[in-house]
Amino acid sequence: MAETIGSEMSDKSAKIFVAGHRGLVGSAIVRKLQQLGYTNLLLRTHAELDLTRQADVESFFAQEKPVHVILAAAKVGGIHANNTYPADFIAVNLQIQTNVIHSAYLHGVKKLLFLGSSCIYPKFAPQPIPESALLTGPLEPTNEWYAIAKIAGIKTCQAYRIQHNWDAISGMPTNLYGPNDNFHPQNSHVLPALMRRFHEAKVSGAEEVVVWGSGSPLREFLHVDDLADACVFLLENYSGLEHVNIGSGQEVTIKELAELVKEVVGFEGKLGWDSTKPDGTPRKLMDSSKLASLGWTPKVSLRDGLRQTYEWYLENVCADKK
Ligand SMILES: NC(=O)C1=CN([C@@H]2O[C@H](COP(=O)(O)OP(=O)(O)OC[C@H]3O[C@@H](n4cnc5c(N)ncnc54)[C@H](OP(=O)(O)O)[C@@H]3O)[C@@H](O)[C@H]2O)C=CC1
Ligand SMILES: C[C@H]1O[C@H](OP(=O)(O)OP(=O)(O)OC[C@H]2O[C@@H](n3cnc4c(=O)[nH]c(N)nc43)[C@H](O)[C@@H]2O)[C@@H](O)[C@@H](O)C1=O
Repeated sequence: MAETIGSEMSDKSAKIFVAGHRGLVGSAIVRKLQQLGYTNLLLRTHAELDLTRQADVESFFAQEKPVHVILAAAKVGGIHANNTYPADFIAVNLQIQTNVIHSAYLHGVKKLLFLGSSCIYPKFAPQPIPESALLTGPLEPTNEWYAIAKIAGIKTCQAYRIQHNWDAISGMPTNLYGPNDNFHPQNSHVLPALMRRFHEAKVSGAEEVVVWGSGSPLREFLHVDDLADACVFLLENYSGLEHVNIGSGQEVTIKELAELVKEVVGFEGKLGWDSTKPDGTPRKLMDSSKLASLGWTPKVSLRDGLRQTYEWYLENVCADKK
């Protein structure tokens, strides 16, 4: 099968199933597809269709027969959630992806995009991390269960491509943020967690905000609107066996991130550090040159993306509205 495909997504009325459409990623993909004029989006909430239930997924595909599938439904969380609920992170993700990929194949879906994560790579992978670093060393222990499920997802897509000549591709996003993120105080990722903590400290007049770990780990952040754009770009332009990294190239330490979020939120107190919390991977900058060579680049800077996300947070999450 060719490495690029061109017009697969040219029919704007083709039925596209966006699994996980109310989440951070799925909602951004829906916005992007709507902006581009796609008119036939197939959407189901978790309550309407539990993707861990194989028989329900099978009947759904038999009845609806989507043409394309974007798999953005998953059990997702930050370092604490991954470390605390390993059974959920491995089992739910294996179930969702196996059910959706198999039913999509059986019921004639033309193309499927699976989403993994930068945590699939070894803890001490070369930096920036090329796609070829997959399965070359031990994983980061705090998220190895989730990572194993995501690696299995990549391999499932590859296996169906090899055995059935079926067009399943995989994108590996770096750490994401933006509207509809999860702002849970413990289970979320660092960026929404800090935004909420700084905001609540500003409102309550607290003197200090405590940040987890040492502040030294490096993370690369990508705004979810850029990710959504990259997903549609890949569906339109890529049809290869290997997964594709999706990063921004914008890397900051957690300390720098905390200072930036503090400034955007307007908290004027001090930063404290909780060294009992894990740092996780020391660094995971993706090498996104493969995606760049196909012709895609990100647009949103971290500072602009943080400002936009904080505005969204004030309007949509806060009862106090500043
Ligand atoms: N957020 C990030 O920083 C990153 C995310 N990714 C990947 O992007 C994808 C989407 O993540 P993200 O948008 O952040 O996650 P969210 O938690 O924001 O959204 C996940 C979505 O999946 C749905 N879902 C979960 N379980 C089920 C189920 N059993 N049946 C049906 N729907 C279900 C959720 O519905 P409900 O809320 O109702 O349960 C929700 O709509 C994942 O594959 C993730 O690995 C990759 C790298 C970084
Ligand atoms: C996307 C990615 O997300 C996870 O990996 P992670 O990058 O380690 O994610 P994180 O955002 O939770 O933490 C990043 C860093 O930030 C520090 N940190 C400080 N203060 C808070 C804080 O308040 N909350 C959180 N969550 N982290 C904090 C934290 O200690 C760590 O050093 C996995 O789910 C993984 O599977 C995955 O794919």
